[in-house]
Amino acid sequence: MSRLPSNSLAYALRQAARIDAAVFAGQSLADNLLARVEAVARPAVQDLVYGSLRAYGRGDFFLARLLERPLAVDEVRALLLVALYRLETRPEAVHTVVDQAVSAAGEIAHGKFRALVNGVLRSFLRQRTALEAALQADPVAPNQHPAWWLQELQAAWPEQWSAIVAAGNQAPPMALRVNRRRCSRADYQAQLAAAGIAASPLGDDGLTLAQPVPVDRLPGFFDGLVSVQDPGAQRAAELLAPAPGSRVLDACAAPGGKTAHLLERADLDLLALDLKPARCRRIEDGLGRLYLAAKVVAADCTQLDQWWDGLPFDAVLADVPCTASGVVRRNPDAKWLRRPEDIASFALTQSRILDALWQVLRPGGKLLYATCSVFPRENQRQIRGFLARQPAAGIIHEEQILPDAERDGFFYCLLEKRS
Ligand SMILES: C[S@@+](CC[C@H](N)C(=O)[O-])C[C@H]1O[C@@H](n2cnc3c(N)ncnc32)[C@H](O)[C@@H]1O
Repeated sequence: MSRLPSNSLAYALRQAARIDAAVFAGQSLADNLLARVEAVARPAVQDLVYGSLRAYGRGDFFLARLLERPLAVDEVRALLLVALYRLETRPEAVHTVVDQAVSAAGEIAHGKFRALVNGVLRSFLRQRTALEAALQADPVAPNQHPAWWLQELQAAWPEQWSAIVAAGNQAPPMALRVNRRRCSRADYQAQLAAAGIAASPLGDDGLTLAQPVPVDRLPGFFDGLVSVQDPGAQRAAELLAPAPGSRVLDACAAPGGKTAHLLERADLDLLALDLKPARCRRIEDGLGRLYLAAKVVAADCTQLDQWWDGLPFDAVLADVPCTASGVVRRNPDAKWLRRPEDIASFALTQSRILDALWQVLRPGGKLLYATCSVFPRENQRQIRGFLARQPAAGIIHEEQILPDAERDGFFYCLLEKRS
């Protein structure tokens, strides 16, 4: 329990430090670490957490020069990272930020680090110009990604890597998918305009907002008119496009964004699988909000005997687990938690999933392989390996979306099973 007022900057800094420290101890932001934050402070804490994790490479560089020795308490280090992020991005009222950070430090380790927090942040303000110049001269720190990650990007995308990194360091755009069963996109855009929310169309069903807004400000959100989904993710349903009445498998479905989009576009006999029961409940909740229906089963899609009735599918979506290297701006913890060997480990899992799902596809059927990664070992090279193992597989369409101002990074390969 914090004794700081929940509407104070000190409270937001304190909570953000707690969450960043949990991430550095190995927890994922997907574990709902914001749940314990008072509702009034959640937007501010979210901004501090996501911003400081996106900018961790900068903060780490500054602390290496500002601290005489490593800090014994992780939450104090996290508090300094969060406060540095705030000082760099909102340079007004810097002394208030320092004072509030010192108040936050009063709640950590019996307040023993208040003087240190005060001293480090004031040193930063005094040396800021020199520190920022040194950072710009560093080969890694200004990119705000781990060195091994940058090497992967540079090898794969020698022309585009710095644009990929720049996109990953931005706050993401907020995009919507209009539920075409309940509302046309033009009508929904008009409803947004009436609510003072500017948006522009993208893809078949998408609208990108000029500014992010909380979902409870979106007209008809709780009545299923619209969902939050990146336009890059919306490509899955556009590409697989199963015909009405098809028997469709969404094999790695949770939380269900692509399942719902497939069902919004056509009446389907759809089976949605996911490994984790708790995540399956999120699929069901989403479908309920959107007035859609599918059979949802918690199962490992590679264990066919657990869930397959032996009837082949007309279309399969394999939205496989991956490094998420195309969506680092939405999951800024991932780039610091991942290790280089994770790429090979994901690639192995992905190849097992592909091989298993190929067996449940009917001859002439289509399988869409999807990742939100930009690493070729999970994408183009994965598919080359698969084609070598499965001579009956042919590519109908392949696309790599690199993250930019409009879309997150995704890879899609639409495969056909030749009869
Ligand atoms: C990229 S996410 C899917 C996102 C989802 N398609 C959407 O659009 O909302 C990958 C999902 O695969 C699930 N998963 C991982 N291994 C699996 C397996 N062997 N069988 C079924 N699901 C699996 C994970 O639990 C995770 O929810």
